[in-house]
Amino acid sequence: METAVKILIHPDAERAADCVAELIAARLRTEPATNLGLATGGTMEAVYARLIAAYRGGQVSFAGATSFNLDEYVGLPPDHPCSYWRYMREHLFDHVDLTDTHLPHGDAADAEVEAARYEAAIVAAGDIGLQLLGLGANGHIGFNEPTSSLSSLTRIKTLTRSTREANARYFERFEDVPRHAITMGIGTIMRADEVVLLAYGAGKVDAVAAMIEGPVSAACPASVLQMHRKVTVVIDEAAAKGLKLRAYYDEVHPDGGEALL
Ligand SMILES: O=P(O)(O)OC[C@H]1O[C@](O)(CO)[C@@H](O)[C@@H]1O
Repeated sequence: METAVKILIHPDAERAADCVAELIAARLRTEPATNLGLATGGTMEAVYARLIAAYRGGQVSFAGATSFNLDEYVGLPPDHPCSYWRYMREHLFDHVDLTDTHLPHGDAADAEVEAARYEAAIVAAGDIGLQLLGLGANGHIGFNEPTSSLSSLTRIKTLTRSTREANARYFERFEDVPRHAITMGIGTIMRADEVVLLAYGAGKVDAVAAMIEGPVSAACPASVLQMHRKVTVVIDEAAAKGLKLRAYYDEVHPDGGEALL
C-alpha cells in the first residue's frame, strides 16, 4: 500500500472541501465496499453537500459502502435535533444510497457498554478504510480532547468547556450542551487504512500548526497523525498561516494544478 503524509494547502475553504469530497469519491470508485469513518461539525457540511451533488449527478455511489461515525453525545437520543445521528441524516444519509450506517447510541442505558460494543463492531467490520476527520480548535480529533491517551479505544470522554462553547451554536443554551460523548479512540482512528483531515479558517491556525509541526503529544491529539502511514491533511490558506515549514508542503494552485514548492 502507498504510504505518505500529504499536506495540501488550498487557496480557500471551498476548494479544500472540493478536494476532500473528490478524495472520498475517488476511494468509493476504486473500492466501492469501503468502510467510511465519518465526521460531523460545521467543517463537513460543505463536503457532504458536494458528495450529495456528485451522487445525484451519477458520479459516485455509496451502495457498497459501510459507515461508522466518530462520535455521539452521551444522553441524546438519535432523533434529538442536536444529535449526530440527526446531523448525519440531514447532511448525508437521507440524500444518498448509503444504508449500512453506524453511530454510537448516545441514549444507551450504559454508555460504557455501548462504547465497548461500538469498538467491537468497528473491529468486526474490519476497521475503517478511509477515516474523515475534522479538527477541534484545541487539537481534538473525534472528541478525543487534549491529554487523551494516544492509544485509546472507543470510550466516554468528558468534553472541555472550550469544546462545549464551540458547539453551543447548535443548542438553545450553553447549559444544554452535553458534558460527555462516546468517541472512537485515537488508537481506533490510527487503525484506519487511510486518514483524510480537513480544517479551514483562522480559528484552526494554532491547532493546524501544532498538529503538523509540533511534537507528537497528547497535548494536541491530532499530532499523532504524524505517525500514521497514510494521511492527507487538507487545509486552506487561512488555517495554514501558522506553518513555518511551508516549503515542504504541497500548495494547490487556483487552476487546480498541484505543485511542490
Ligand atoms: O467542524 P467544526 O464545527 O469546526 O468542529 C471541529 C470538530 O469538532 C467536532 O465538532 C467535535 O468532535 C467534530 O465533529 C469536528 O470535526
